[in-house]
Amino acid sequence: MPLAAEPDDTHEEGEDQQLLLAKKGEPTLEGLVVGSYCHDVLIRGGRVVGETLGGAAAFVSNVLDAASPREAEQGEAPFVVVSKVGRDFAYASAPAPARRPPLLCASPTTSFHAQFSDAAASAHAPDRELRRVHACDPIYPADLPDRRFAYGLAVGVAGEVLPETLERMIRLCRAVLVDAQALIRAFDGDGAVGHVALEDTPYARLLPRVAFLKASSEEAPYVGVETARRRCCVIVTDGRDGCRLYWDGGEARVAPFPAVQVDPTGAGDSFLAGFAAGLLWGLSATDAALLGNFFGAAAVSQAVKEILEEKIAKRSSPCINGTTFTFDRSSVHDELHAALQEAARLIPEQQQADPTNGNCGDICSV
Ligand SMILES: Nc1ncnc2c1ncn2[C@@H]1O[C@H](COP(=O)(O)OP(=O)(O)OP(=O)(O)O)[C@@H](O)[C@H]1O
Ligand SMILES: O[C@H]1[C@H](O)[C@@H](O)[C@H](O)[C@@H](O)[C@H]1O
Repeated sequence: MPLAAEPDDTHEEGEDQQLLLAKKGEPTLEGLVVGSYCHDVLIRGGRVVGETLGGAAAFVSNVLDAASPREAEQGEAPFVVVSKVGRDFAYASAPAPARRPPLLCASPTTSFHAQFSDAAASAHAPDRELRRVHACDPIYPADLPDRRFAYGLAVGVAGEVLPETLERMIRLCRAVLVDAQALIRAFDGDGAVGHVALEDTPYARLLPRVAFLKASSEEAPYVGVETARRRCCVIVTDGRDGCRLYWDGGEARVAPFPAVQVDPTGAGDSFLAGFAAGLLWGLSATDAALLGNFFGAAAVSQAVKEILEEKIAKRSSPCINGTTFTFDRSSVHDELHAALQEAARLIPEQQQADPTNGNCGDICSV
């Protein structure tokens, strides 16, 4: 596996034997996640259908907290998030930013409008058009804590992870995993998100010191898989088709888990975090990709959320801390129960109906 640090960099000799695996009795490995939280506005048919917390760092935090090893007594997985938002940030109390608060800036929070097409998305076509409407400050090398980390995740969404910041991550972390979207996104005058060839960016020279580079199938042509795989392991995610790993001398396909897609946002982020968590548990890269596929599928499903939105009218005031709870069946009980039962039934049914999922979550070397 390629190493993040060069031999004369910050790490001791022999430290690279098991990059992401804590030995018994040693403290849990600490991670560094770099990329900003943002505001996502979801638009369908010209109408705003949702506003949510976004930013790969938010999805990654949630998955790492759920899936990475932690010390017995500790409630949270050990990693820090370096993220920047403006004073307009609307989700400071959402779980991920509340646990790992962002740095506050004078510029507004990065914000995206995601325009979804009504046509059913094909496996390879982009299922949404993204426009960046605000950009927060970049993350500078000096914003990173001045200590060593076992692993780093560079997960920018709007060009905020500068080349010099990635270089600093590489110096601080034993292994760095990078989302290509942090490196190759370009924005036209209107904020529309496009891509540039990775080879033409200042990030290209850093690839030999990156462990894993993850790209979506849409980003893969800009990454140049054949060149990049000679420098680091490249993982190309392909939505409902799972993912492929390419390294110098081999490749493998890891089949997906079945999912009923509700919203594709965050699938790639959740995949990368699941993959990193797999490596932390000591899994092989292909088995870690299996865990990545699992979290990617879970991210797109959101079946339960959709049911709640559809079946239950939102209360005007939430009743959680100290306010009234009732223990009666609500008026929507029967409908809600039936909908949840149906969702639970859908998973194995879809697995049978879709022969391409027959080997769901399995690995084939190619
Ligand atoms: N419809 C789906 N069914 C099953 N698994 C899926 C589906 N969509 C995504 N996944 C899982 O999530 C992973 C990442 O998805 P995808 O390739 O769409 O990422 P992405 O385009 O980077 O997503 P985004 O930019 O929306 O976060 C896939 O490799 C797959 O494992
Ligand atoms: O919240 C989302 C998400 O983090 C995606 O990974 C990214 O592609 C989008 O730009 C962002 O708005």
